[in-house]
Amino acid sequence: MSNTNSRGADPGPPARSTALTPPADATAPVRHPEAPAPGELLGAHYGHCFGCGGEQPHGLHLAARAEEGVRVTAEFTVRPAHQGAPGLAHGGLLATALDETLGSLNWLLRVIAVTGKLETDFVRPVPVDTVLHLDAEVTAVAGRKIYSTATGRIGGPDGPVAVRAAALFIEVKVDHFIENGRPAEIRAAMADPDRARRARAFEVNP
Ligand SMILES: CCCCCCCC/C=C\CCCCCCCC(=O)SCCNC(=O)CCNC(=O)[C@H](O)C(C)(C)COP(=O)(O)OP(=O)(O)OC[C@H]1O[C@@H](n2cnc3c(N)ncnc32)[C@H](O)[C@@H]1OP(=O)(O)O
Repeated sequence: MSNTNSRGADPGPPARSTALTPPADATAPVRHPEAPAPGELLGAHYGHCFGCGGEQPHGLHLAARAEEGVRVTAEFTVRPAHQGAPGLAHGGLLATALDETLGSLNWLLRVIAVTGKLETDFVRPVPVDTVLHLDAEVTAVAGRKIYSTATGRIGGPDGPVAVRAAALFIEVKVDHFIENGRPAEIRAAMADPDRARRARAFEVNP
């Protein structure tokens, strides 16, 4: 099959939204001096998080690991509950795994940030029981904007790319969650001394 579109023209490289291209004044990301050491698991940012929470029975239970620089890796096993088409992972679920892995990068910067934009390329179908090897890194920072990319490979950490993503995370204050979250969950989170201390540590010790 030739690499041409319906008009016969070469479609060129895959498109990426211009919002995901760092501006000219963007700088290289700086790993926080107290970031977890390479090889260390980052731990869940919230027990009930669908992506990483240990107390979330429906969740993906992703455990991201710090690498050198501002980079993390994680493995995600596709379960029967994650199907879209028969025997294949749902694309939105794979996007969630990418989002969570990309989000965990902010622990290495010691910045609280939320996803502003997430672009996903689905390159190969991912069958149930496959281990998706995720690898994400921050590529640039511009003010509150954090630019990052990720890949998910199958068949091993050096296997073929099945999914890839580019993202823009936006730095926020902890107030973002306090002002926008549901009071019951906020109160429960605040009552957990570990979680509240951890969240506050980001603000007083940036
Ligand atoms: C004690 C209590 C315990 C709390 C514990 C907390 C600790 C938790 C730790 C860590 C949690 C991390 C959780 C990760 C979970 C996985 C990741 C997710 O799924 S996150 C959920 C999905 N995302 C959202 O819900 C965002 C919803 N959107 C918003 O809230 C706003 O739109 C927000 C904050 C993203 C931006 O709003 P603005 O008013 O603050 O800022 P503006 O001025 O609009 O944007 C700033 C810059 O960013 C650009 N920007 C913003 N959104 C953009 C977009 N979608 N595309 C392109 N550019 C965008 C703008 O153009 C602007 O750029 P220019 O400075 O002018 O150059």
